[in-house]
Amino acid sequence: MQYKTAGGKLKKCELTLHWPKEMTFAAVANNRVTAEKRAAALACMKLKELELLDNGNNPLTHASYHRDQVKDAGEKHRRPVQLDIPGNLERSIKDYLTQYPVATEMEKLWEEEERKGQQSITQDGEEEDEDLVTDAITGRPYRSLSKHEAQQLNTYLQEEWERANPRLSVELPVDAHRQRVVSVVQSSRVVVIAGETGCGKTTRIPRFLLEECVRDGEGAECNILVTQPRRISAVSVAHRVAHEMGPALKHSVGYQVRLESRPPEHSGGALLFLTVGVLLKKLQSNPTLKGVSHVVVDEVHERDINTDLLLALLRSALNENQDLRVVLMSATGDNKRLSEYFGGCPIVKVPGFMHPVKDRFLEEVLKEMGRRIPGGSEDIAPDLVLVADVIEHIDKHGEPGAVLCFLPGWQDIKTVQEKLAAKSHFMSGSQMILPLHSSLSVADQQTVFQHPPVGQRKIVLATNIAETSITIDDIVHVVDAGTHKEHSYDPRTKVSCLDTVWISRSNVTQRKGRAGRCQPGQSYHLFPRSQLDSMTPFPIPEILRTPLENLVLQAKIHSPNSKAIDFLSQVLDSPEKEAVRDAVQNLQDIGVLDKTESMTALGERVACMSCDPRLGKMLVLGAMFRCVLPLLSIAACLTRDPFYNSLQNRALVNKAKEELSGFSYSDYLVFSRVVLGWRRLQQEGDRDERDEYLDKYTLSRTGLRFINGLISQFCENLHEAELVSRANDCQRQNSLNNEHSDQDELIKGVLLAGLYPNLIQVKKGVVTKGGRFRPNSMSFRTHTGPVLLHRSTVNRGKEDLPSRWLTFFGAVKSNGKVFIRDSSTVHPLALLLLTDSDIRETVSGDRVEVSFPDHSLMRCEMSTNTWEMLWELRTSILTMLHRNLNNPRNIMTNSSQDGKLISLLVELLNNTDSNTCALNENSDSEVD
Ligand SMILES: Nc1ncnc2c1ncn2[C@@H]1O[C@H](COP(=O)(O)OP(=O)(O)OP(=O)(O)O)[C@@H](O)[C@H]1O
Repeated sequence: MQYKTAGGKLKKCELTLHWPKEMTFAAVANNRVTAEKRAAALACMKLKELELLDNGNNPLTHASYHRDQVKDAGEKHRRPVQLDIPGNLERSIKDYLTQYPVATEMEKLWEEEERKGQQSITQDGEEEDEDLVTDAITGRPYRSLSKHEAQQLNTYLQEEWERANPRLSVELPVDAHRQRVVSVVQSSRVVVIAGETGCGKTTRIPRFLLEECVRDGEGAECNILVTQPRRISAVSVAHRVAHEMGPALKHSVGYQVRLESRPPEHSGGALLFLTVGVLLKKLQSNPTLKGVSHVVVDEVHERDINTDLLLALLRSALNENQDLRVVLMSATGDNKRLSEYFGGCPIVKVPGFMHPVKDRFLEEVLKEMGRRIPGGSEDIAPDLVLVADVIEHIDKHGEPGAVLCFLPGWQDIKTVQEKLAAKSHFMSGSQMILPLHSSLSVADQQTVFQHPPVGQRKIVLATNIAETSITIDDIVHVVDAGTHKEHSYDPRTKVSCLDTVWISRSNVTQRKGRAGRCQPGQSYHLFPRSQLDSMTPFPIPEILRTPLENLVLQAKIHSPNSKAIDFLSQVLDSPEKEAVRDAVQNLQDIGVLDKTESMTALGERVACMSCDPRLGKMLVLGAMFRCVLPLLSIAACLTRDPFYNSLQNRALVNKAKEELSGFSYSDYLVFSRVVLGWRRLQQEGDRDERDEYLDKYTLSRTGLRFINGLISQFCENLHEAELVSRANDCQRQNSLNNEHSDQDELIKGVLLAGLYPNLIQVKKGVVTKGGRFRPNSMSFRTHTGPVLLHRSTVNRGKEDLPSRWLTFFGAVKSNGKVFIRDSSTVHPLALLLLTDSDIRETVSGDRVEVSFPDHSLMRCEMSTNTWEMLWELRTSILTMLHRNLNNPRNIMTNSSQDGKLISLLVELLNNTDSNTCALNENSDSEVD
């Protein structure tokens, strides 16, 4: 008996086993424990793998069968896979390696790394220098004022404000509390302002603070940042405040949102409205907010993840920067908790003002329209026909004034727009219909604030982006479908979804509050009054709905020098420590964080992807290996099932999968084919053909629509990550990013590279509970132990697989057993060439056995020459990835070197046998 051990050295340990033919296999191994310690321990390990011994090395009672029987049946699967590269491919590899020698490639990479290292050392060194800190107001390098300069600026500002003497356009409730608010902010470094809707906190309080400083002769040091949850509010509120301050002072107010910036002319006496995301970016280059006097966080009660991260960063900035003050403005919400989070800071309450707004719930709306009230429906999707009818009803019978309609998403907005356009009432052109959605440009978003020509009614169809902070001054009617899109995370499938869900009661109040700000209004809630009682009082904080791995990534982006566990223990709703530790480990396992928990080059790209980091890594690699479209489809289908899955449909779905899978042995290729077929029919097919397709494969139309949306979102993410030149390129079949999109083995290999260490070893020969040995049944094992295939995967129940390894994404636990939900066979060459696992080599003469050392899941055998060549090829591939991850723009430039390497890989995967086993009696095996 021979065993090969770690370290690449061969250790032989001869055991002469003289067991009687009838003696059980397990019992013999047990005897050996006393006879030959080390070798027997190894033998026991292997026998445990075969499920013949329990954890205490006792033979399992059911393991009574002939040694020969086991030997014959399991022989093939206990031998390493023999890899034999066809001669012509060996020559191609050698040619490639001669043209691009690995040593030179490594050297180039090394030099580049060194240069980068030098640059960052110089930058770090210079960072000590104040000049490299960015001025948070202007974006230019920060420079503190000398005493003399500050005095001059103070006097100048004082005189400027004196001359301009800005007025307040209308009286608002907060005006009466001005002095109270200002003095609390002066005496306390953090203040919570609980201001009711419409009290004027957004448009007035930042200005009061600025005005007070200027008039007190302290304007030069007064730089106020006011965060807004969305671009539309940052821009529109900045306009409003600038307008109220008048032409002479409007230059001191500005805004900055993603891709658009109009900052104040200079810092000192300045007010900048910006999105939370932009402030988080600024904190990266100016972590203590040098030069900022106040940060006003508006709508803090929305509890989006960025705001929660911002609060944690502000807490530490307050410790470092003694000149900084923080004002937290919240309409509703748990203000006491917020105050406790900042050491029990004062809470100032400001009453609001609203013109009366009349509520109507679904029952009343239908009655008013002369319709019957339908029976209860569980469907959360808004009735878009009803929405269009209600808008028509308002236009025909309602009093003058604009309509603001809240819908969950872009698709719903488009549908309602089409339905309105199809109505004869709307053909006269006496309505101005404006969509409002986060993906519109700032300029297009701002059109909703314009007044329509006399005689026209403005109808704004919006998502929840119009819900807070903004005032569209002519809104009289609000139509509320009662739902919005929300990211939720399913820890079971590790998948995060953008779902349509009911809003909370506080959202209902905010929506209604968009009418009645400048005149009395009407609110049409298109859900029954009883629904209001089942709504949650406040939205669930986003941080609690975000997958932990993504949260850790966010923490790393915003606070790269802190350990994730420390940083996340500082947030308002911190996740459990153990779970954070696991998330960090998972991110380290997939190479997104390194051993010191720093973000790797891969991590920086993956952080741009709005999906599970494993799927994100898969997409990044898909772009790099030029097969991005199938991987986009797969990532989207792993987020949302395209099949019309239900208990009754299960058999139909399985049949459809089987047919779509062909001989691919891959659920992922099924997904890719589903999406490809659907897209083709959308472009070329008619309605009947599309219906037939959905029916034939039991597919869900809404699911596929959703999947298309996800694909577009991921394309945008890849563009943000600078991996593709245009987001649309990902979806064009003939773009460079899709050069190899028809190569199934490559796609499976890239999947593995993304999902590794999600690896399953397949073995033939299973011992049943009753002690029977089933030579043709298969058993499956991951590095954490045995698993079973779920009935949802196409590989379940197969008698033979073309490879001994599968990769997987989703797993579920049921009755203590782990079930794999989706799987795909992978080529052993993909394991060797595309994963970055450590590798153990065991040489014996001119043959070498290659395996993964951390777990005994992978063993391949080949000639030493072949392995040397493959090792160099693997290094070339890893070097290419490293090079391109550091300079992603390389990927867009069609490098012929990369092109050759990827084509070579495709050839290898397509033309090398994936499951050959030498059944030569003399060859080494574990049971001899
Ligand atoms: N662009 C505008 N045009 C006309 N009136 C406006 C405008 N912006 C604000 N107002 C008036 O000022 C009032 C207060 O607006 P502001 O945005 O400051 O309130 P808020 O207290 O922050 O309320 P909310 O929390 O609901 O956003 C509005 O109700 C409206 O009457």
